[in-house]
Amino acid sequence: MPAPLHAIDINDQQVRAENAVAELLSALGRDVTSAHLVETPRRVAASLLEMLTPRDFTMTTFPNDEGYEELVIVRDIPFHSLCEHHLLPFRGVAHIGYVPGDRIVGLSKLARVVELFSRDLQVQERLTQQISAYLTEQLAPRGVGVVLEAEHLCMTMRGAQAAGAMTTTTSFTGVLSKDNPMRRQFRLAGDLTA
Ligand SMILES: Nc1nc2c(ncn2[C@@H]2O[C@H](COP(=O)(O)OP(=O)(O)OP(=O)(O)O)[C@@H](O)[C@H]2O)c(=O)[nH]1
Ligand SMILES: [Zn+2]
Repeated sequence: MPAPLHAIDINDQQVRAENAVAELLSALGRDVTSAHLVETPRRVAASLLEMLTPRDFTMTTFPNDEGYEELVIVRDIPFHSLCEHHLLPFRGVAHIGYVPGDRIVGLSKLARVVELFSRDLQVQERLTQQISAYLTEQLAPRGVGVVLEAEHLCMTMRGAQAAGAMTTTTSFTGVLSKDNPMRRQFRLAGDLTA
């Protein structure tokens, strides 16, 4: 029986990435046949593929039978991603809030949506907007708030070497997009300055 197409793709990507990592190490003057490095191309390729492949999930929602009209906030969702400029990690926490419409979402799905878009080559601004747009599309909520706080290793470990610098990005839509009481509630509950 032939292997599924997806399996062939992953295998092909792994092999090509391994070869490229071996070439990279060689270009950096390293001996890829040494006992310590001989398995490194395989490990690096597998790590990158793992970090760039989101896990599948079902976006479970429930009817908002009780007519809940207030904010739902999940804060301090840890995430990590890879910056598309340097292929170095940026990592931090996401705070997600929404005001339900006709459906409420399984809370864990908010963390899974963060992962869905963070396992990619990203910039923090796009990641923030993608999370916000996806929740808006999936839940048709009255409003969405997304705040991401992250350290970019490309900025703290190298280059500017701005140790401790944190970047905050936000997306507010619907009833959270204006400076109304719910927006203030989101900021207070999340202990946010954004
Ligand atoms: N807006 C935005 N910029 C990012 C993000 N991640 C990394 N960067 C920036 O992308 C920029 C790339 O700029 P370049 O000048 O081409 O890169 P570089 O020569 O390595 O610059 P330095 O990092 O300043 O040494 C840098 O300023 C990074 O800090 C992000 O998520 N959003
Ligand atoms: Zn970077």
